[in-house]
Amino acid sequence: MLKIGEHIFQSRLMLGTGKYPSFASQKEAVNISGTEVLTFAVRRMDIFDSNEPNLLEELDLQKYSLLPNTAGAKTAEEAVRIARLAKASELCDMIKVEVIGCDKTLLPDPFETMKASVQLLEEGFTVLTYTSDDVVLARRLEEEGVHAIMPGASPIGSGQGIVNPLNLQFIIEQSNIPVIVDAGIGSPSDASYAMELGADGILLNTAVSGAEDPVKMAEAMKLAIESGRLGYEAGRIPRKTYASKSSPESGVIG
Ligand SMILES: CC(=O)[C@@H](O)[C@H](O)COP(=O)(O)O
Repeated sequence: MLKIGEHIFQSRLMLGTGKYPSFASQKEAVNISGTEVLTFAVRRMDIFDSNEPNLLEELDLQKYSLLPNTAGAKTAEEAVRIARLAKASELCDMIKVEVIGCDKTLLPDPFETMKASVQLLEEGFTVLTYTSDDVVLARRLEEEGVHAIMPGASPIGSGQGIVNPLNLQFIIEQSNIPVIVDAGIGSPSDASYAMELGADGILLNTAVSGAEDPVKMAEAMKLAIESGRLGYEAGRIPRKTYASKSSPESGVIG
């Protein structure tokens, strides 16, 4: 079970809705992934105009919690404006704060991200903040009261997987709020690894929408996240430098 603010989810996978080859594959991938949370860029949709193209039009939105995100914002002010727009449409009280500080890497601007998160908390949003894997920033965001931290595994859309597992581990260890690894996941093993490290969930988009078979990949991600979580809960064996025999040397019959 994953609890973010007042929201409770059984699935630990959050899925992006953009860049699918077709509405049909988007619908099927979303369905088979078992996700309960769909994120979308408010700026890419005219949520008030039913005549405009709607990325979510093929989905049964009653079945999902919507997580609007502030993608496209480069300042706190822009992010806050986008979030208010999402709230006015009464889609959900959750907001993924995403304030990009660099066009080439799409890495978040830590100062503007913090500013936007604080403002939106004051306005009563359930705030999930996309951040870099900076350990101190993650702690400061938690201290401010955000409801979940979303550290990137690697740059958005890069599919590079977890480039700094140690930072991720530090963030997970110190956090008392959910840690959702967001961005850069390329394969099921990346997702599983993040979950084995103790992440509470994964948000991903490109790895599924850009796969040769998005539907198969969505299912693979679902299974990988479940498997990684189980492995984490089971507790892995410690790493040793040298070998130790697998068979017991005493108390053996025969
Ligand atoms: C959809 C969304 O919110 C993305 O900005 C998110 O960060 C996912 O990144 P990937 O496409 O790398 O999975």
